[in-house]
Amino acid sequence: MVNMMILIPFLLVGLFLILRFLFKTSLLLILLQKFQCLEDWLHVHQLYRVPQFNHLFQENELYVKVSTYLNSLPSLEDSDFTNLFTGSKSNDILLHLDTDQTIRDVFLGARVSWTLEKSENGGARVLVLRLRKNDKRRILRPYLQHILSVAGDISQRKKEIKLRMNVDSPSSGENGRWRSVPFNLLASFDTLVMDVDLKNKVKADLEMFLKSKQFYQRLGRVWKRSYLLYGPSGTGKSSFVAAMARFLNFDVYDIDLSKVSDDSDLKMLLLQSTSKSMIVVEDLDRFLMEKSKNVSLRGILNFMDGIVSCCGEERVMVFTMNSKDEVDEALLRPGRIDVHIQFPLCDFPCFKHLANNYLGVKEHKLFPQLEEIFQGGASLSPAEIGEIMISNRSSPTRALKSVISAMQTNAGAKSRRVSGDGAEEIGGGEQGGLFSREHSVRDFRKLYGLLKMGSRRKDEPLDLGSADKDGSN
Ligand SMILES: Nc1ncnc2c1ncn2[C@@H]1O[C@H](COP(=O)(O)OP(=O)(O)OP(=O)(O)O)[C@@H](O)[C@H]1O
Ligand SMILES: [Mg+2]
Repeated sequence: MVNMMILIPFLLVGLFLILRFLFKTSLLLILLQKFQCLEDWLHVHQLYRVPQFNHLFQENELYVKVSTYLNSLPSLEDSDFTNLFTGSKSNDILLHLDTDQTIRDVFLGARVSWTLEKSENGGARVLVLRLRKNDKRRILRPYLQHILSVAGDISQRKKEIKLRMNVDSPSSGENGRWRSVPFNLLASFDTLVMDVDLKNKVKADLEMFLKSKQFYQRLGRVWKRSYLLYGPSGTGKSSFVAAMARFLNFDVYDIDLSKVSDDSDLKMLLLQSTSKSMIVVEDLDRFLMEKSKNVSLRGILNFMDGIVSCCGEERVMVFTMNSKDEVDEALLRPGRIDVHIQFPLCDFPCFKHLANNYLGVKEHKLFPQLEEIFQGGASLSPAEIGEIMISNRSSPTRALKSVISAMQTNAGAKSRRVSGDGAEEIGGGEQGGLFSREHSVRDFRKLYGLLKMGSRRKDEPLDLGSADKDGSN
């Protein structure tokens, strides 16, 4: 008994030292690797080679995609050695598989390995996939599909967003063709001053849309989603389009309807657009009100539906309007527009947010006076307030005084809002910008529909910010 009492502490210390030794060294890892080698040795393997070039010395796209996939694997980061490169952005560090390096991957429980080899005839490389013969039937095809899909997502994230515009140059015969320029997107959801809940709901809606390929396929529906952004001028609709494009990393096809020669030209433009893109038509209400126009309402309706017949792949359509009151109901019907988002004029919380962003002012002695003016119903657009603040940014007090006088001289604003401003719609005569409590509560109730989108009838449009005139929502 006494011997045992002496022995136990020794055993515990011994055990502790052994464990410490094992964890401090790589002995366990080495043993595991040896065991895996032994296990591999007991199986028959099959090799698949993915050469960098085909027999015509054209680059093999599969090679590029597999490389992209392998270079993104966490096992590359954990491997004994690898190459490091800078990326296109100065602070990007990229990992690249080295020649003769092998990395492992696991797919559906099967272990596979990839080795980058130099081909016999010189500089070209070959990626060699090694997998167990037993697993081949089960995993080879889905594994390659998985690689293509992951590589596609990675390239999509890395790509530079393009803005494409239809040009009107009949003399050069280019009418109906897209001209493309890099889209240096400055606006993002972070820079836009609007209700945080609303922003999050839109982001969630877009994310859900991106993940819903199978859902749309199962329903036999085209994978597209249409948004209507409406509200007075300068409330951030175009900035929101840019923020959406940046969030989705989609190219933007900005259609200028005045440069479209006729209905079939409009259809043609759509046919020439690519998948993973946003089709944007700005100021649609204004265009529809024009007396002489080349494109008819029917042409526009067909264009909105045309996506159904022409383009099966993911597309987001965005239409902007100052007001949807005068617009033909057919245009807004469920299925043509899925989500309605209202952009109201600035209310006091929105103003405070802008003052903080533009002037770095969180509190100010003029704020109570400004709050009173906002409560009195006067309002300006975020663009108007932003401009005043930018031109007076050296003196916050002057900037705030300028906002006050602009709002006071804008006493007619109320009537202006009644005719076209959604804020009036929301507040039932009271100020009701994106930040107002009443608006928030109503918005939240409407947005709640988004959370339950799965259970919504597919054809029901979603109104993310519009007024609820009869209050029945
Ligand atoms: N909600 C906002 N948050 C931050 N800045 C805004 C907001 N709304 C507008 N702005 C500023 O005002 C400028 C004009 O906005 P934008 O062009 O997006 O408005 P719009 O609603 O498209 O106007 P219009 O109907 O005249 O085309 C933007 O460059 C942006 O800096
Ligand atoms: Mg605009």
